[in-house]
Amino acid sequence: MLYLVHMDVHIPDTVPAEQAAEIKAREKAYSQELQRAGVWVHLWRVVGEYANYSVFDVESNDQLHEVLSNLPLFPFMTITVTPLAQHPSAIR
Ligand SMILES: O=C(O)C[C@H]1C=CC(=O)O1
Repeated sequence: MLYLVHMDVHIPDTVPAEQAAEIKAREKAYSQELQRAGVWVHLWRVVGEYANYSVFDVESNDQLHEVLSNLPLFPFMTITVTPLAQHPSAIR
């Protein structure tokens, strides 16, 4: 099952810079592990924003929820999920 996910990140100024850097490093490692596993299929930066559009390939809503809620930046994100279905005119 494919899902388009929009992640908007806001780390408050009250989080010390060192702690923010550590969370971002863990986020990077976790996201790259999921990309290597074929779960996080696309990861694109939104131009001019601390946000991304991603495509996830997972077995269920529950698996997607687990993956997203384990993101180190999860407490600092507003996430929007759009389930994707096959388009009848798509050739791939
Ligand atoms: O930078 C972001 O968009 C947030 C998040 C997604 C992957 C990652 O490494 O950080």
